[in-house]
Amino acid sequence: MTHRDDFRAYFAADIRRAEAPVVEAAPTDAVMRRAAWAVADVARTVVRAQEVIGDGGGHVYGASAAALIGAGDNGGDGLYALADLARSGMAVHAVLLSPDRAHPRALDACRRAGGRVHEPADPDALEQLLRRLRPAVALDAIVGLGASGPPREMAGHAAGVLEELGTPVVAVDIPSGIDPDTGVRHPGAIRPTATVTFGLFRRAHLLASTDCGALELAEIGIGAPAADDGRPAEMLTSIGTATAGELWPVPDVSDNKYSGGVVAIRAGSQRYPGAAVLASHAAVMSTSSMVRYVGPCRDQVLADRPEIVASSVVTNAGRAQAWVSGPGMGTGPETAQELAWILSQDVPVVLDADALRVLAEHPSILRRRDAPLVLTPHAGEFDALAQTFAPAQAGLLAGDRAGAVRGLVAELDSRGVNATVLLKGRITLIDDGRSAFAQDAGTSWSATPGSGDVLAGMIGAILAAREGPGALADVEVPRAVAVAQVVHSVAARLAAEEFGRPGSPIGASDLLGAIGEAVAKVRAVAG
Ligand SMILES: NC(=O)C1=CN([C@@H]2O[C@H](COP(=O)(O)OP(=O)(O)OC[C@H]3O[C@@H](n4cnc5c(N)ncnc54)[C@H](O)[C@@H]3O)[C@@H](O)[C@H]2O)[C@H](O)CC1
Repeated sequence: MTHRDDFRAYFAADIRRAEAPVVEAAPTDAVMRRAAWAVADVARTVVRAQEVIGDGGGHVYGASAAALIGAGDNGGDGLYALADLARSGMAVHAVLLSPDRAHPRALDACRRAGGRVHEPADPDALEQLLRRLRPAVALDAIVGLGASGPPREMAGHAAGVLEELGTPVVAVDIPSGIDPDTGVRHPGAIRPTATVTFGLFRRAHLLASTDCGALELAEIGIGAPAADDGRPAEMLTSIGTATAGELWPVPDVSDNKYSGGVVAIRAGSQRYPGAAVLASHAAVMSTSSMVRYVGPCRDQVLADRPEIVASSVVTNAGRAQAWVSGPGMGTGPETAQELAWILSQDVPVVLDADALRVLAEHPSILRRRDAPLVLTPHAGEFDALAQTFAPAQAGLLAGDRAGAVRGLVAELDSRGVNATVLLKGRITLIDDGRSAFAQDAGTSWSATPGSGDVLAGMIGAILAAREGPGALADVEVPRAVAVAQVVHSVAARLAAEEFGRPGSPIGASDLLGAIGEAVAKVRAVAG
């Protein structure tokens, strides 16, 4: 999801610590009722949005709602939400999956509001009930913050039935079957039309944003978690377009072609000259400063952008405030020597694509370094790096991606390397062991060959700018990298949805061509 403002998400334990005093200080169930009202409000909106044959919009009055009710307070939210919907004139049905553990006061409120209560004995009875009810909207109030593992017993069966019926589902807090802290999607997880959460985003809302449908954060009086025994609550951030616009470097009266930070890009080979063009061109489009290209693709790079300064070997490329290496450069024996030299420079270095393979095969070229090292692997490259540097993290990307990235960073840190890892995907993870970001591209248009070459060039230009006096100067490396990723995603969306033939696939060159518009757009959002 592309959002204007920054989102911050927390671990379930920290959220519970933040909620507890508020819940205790409030009248019984008052906070839960606030949450429930927000759920009911979104459910009403979902019903109204439904086309009803003959008269245009869905009608709340007389429509039916069913809620799958679990064993804890998440179920309590759902039952109080049903009571609210009943007061709107809906026919409401509470389907208790753990009858003996349903929230008693909320169940009583649902009954007193006219709700019908069902206790299906087994999955077949549940399926028959849902088919008979065919509700206009269903609430997933099975499990939220207390979830562990896949939906149990009948809960897992319900997801399939509701999908088959085409029933829009509003998930309470977190879709059942999605792990609150890792965002791992378990088999049988509910696929909601919308998710309503309360007070603070859970990590799952960022790590599994594509599994939550339309995400709504309801204010219920919960503030950010306080430090626990002096340890600040760990935050997972998703920066918005406004932050990207505020931090994007643009020249001012004191600038010249060097002052904004020069980036040098070692990319391309006889076999892959295009990667050199894409990465170098992307850097040119990202800031006003000089871009140096190093490699065998001088002719192609200068034919594309003659303003680039080209050299053939890294050792005489000239001064740079940041280096990028890897796109299309190949993995021949000479590349390890080039990388060793680049890594010896006391400036930020971005390694992408082939450079990551070379690093995984020649770990000895990576020595202690204080200057930032940004690694930008896709899943396969991540596993190759993990095999070499952090075997315990290899193969974990099918599960806790954020945990695997943090594990690799920790291993590199233990070797004295100031590393930031950007793990590519629809949801890009960026982590340096101190700050972590999860950035949903909002669309999948950028999943096209060369898109990573463009991103590497953009990140390199941003890190070079960060070495100068501008807005990025004291910004933590993962946040600066996230800024580049946001603009890369906006450029992909613009190219695919607003230029040319809206809604049609793009190539990396189209994304490249939209960087300028994307920078202008995020700067306009920032105001
Ligand atoms: N109390 C308040 O004022 C507020 C509550 N909020 C809501 O409360 C839940 C958290 O409630 P809690 O009882 O701690 O946990 P859950 O209801 O999520 O889980 C309870 C229960 O579910 C069972 N369970 C665990 N894993 C699974 C699974 N995979 N499948 C099925 N069932 C599972 C297990 O027995 C658990 O004990 C929170 O999400 C909010 O919805 C609000 O925060 C507002 C304030």
